[in-house]
Amino acid sequence: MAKEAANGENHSTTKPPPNPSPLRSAKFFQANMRILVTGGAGFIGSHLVDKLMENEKNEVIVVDNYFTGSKDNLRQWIGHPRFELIRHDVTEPLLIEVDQIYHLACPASPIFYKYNPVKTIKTNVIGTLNMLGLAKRVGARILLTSTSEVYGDPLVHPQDESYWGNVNPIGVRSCYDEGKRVAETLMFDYHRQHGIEIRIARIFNTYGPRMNIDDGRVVSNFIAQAIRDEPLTVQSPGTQTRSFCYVSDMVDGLIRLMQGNNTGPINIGNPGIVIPNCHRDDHNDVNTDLGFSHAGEFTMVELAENVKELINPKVEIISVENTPDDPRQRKPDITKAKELLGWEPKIKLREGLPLMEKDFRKRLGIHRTN
Ligand SMILES: NC(=O)c1ccc[n+]([C@@H]2O[C@H](COP(=O)([O-])OP(=O)(O)OC[C@H]3O[C@@H](n4cnc5c(N)ncnc54)[C@H](O)[C@@H]3O)[C@@H](O)[C@H]2O)c1
Ligand SMILES: O=C(O)[C@H]1O[C@H](OP(=O)(O)OP(=O)(O)OC[C@H]2O[C@@H](n3ccc(=O)[nH]c3=O)[C@H](O)[C@@H]2O)[C@H](O)[C@@H](O)[C@@H]1O
Repeated sequence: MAKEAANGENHSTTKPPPNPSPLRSAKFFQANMRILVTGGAGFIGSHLVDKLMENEKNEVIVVDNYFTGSKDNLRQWIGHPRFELIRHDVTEPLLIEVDQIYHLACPASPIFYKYNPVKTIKTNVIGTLNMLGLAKRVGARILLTSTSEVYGDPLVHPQDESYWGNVNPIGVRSCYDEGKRVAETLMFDYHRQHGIEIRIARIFNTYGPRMNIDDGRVVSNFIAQAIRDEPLTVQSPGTQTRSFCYVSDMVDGLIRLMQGNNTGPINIGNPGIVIPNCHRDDHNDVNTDLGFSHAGEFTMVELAENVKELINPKVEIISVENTPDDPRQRKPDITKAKELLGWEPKIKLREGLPLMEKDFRKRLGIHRTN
């Protein structure tokens, strides 16, 4: 019971929610839902903006400091009457009028979040505090993009939302992992204390077009390396696993979560099709011959082999040193997302990789020759 409450299943508020902005029911506004997307110039944020802009009732405001994002990701919307772009750092307060807040601002690739760890934790803690303050002032609903990294190097597999995680509080990844854990705590404290309408998504590894080419995350690294005829760098031991979600599925899940009635936290990720007797309970016993037919959880060696097969059969796969505290296994249990949001991913890795290859080739100016 105590554990349930702490996981947000059984939340009670001490205050009624603040009145939502009158814009939500305004009759004479061309757009009657004003939506803020922090980090909207980044990878997931810009795809989310594309989807939100499809609805003519939405007015979208992006706030970004361009640390890892780019105006280029939003170029089709710049100048649009329902779109506004603000250069702003979320560690500073923001005073605007909005009805919904998708709070994504935070560097997400380990290379970038470890680059300035103090800034990363400030972004997660002070940035989230500022966005909650904004939500409280204007009565907006706020969604936080948390992460599967709150489970750390998980001892439970696959991970469901009731698992409290196994996180190193003082390691080089802690600025991000612990930062997101505090961000989740702040969300629930504002919810309980001030009645703020909150939503928490725990996102699992997401990939797709518009990732930074030199982002440093594994799918973008392998695709860029394969296109450039460079060896695919598998960080040792190569048996560590991840489950990869295509970005359009992710955006669909985030919007459903925002629009639904459940606070979360809810895992959003792609565990693949569950095949009986295909568990990876013991990460030392990984079968690298399972190919694409298994349950959607890939070792990094398998991922490299599949990128090689699909994009550049001549490329070499090499083993390189890993970084500390790399989680050894990761796969979402998405039962809650299925039941509460009616959501499940549609795009398999084999379908998503070529879509990303196409985007990377265009940006790199390297055409396929075979
Ligand atoms: N992509 C994934 O696999 C994944 C997995 C789990 C969680 N997430 C979360 O989703 C969100 C988006 O991730 P992404 O993959 O699109 O990363 P991204 O790096 O492409 O986007 C992050 C955006 O936030 C902006 N930003 C960073 N710090 C900021 C600050 N202080 N003020 C204002 N803007 C700031 C960046 O410039 C960038 O545009 C992040 O919160 C991340 O933690 C992503
Ligand atoms: O989904 C999540 O919750 C988190 O996933 C990622 O963190 P991580 O899984 O470490 O992502 P990558 O940097 O892409 O690494 C995945 C695996 O690939 C390996 N890797 C990475 C890069 C590379 O060139 N080669 C390689 O083998 C890493 O060692 C790791 O085991 C994201 O970077 C986080 O933003 C996100 O919150």
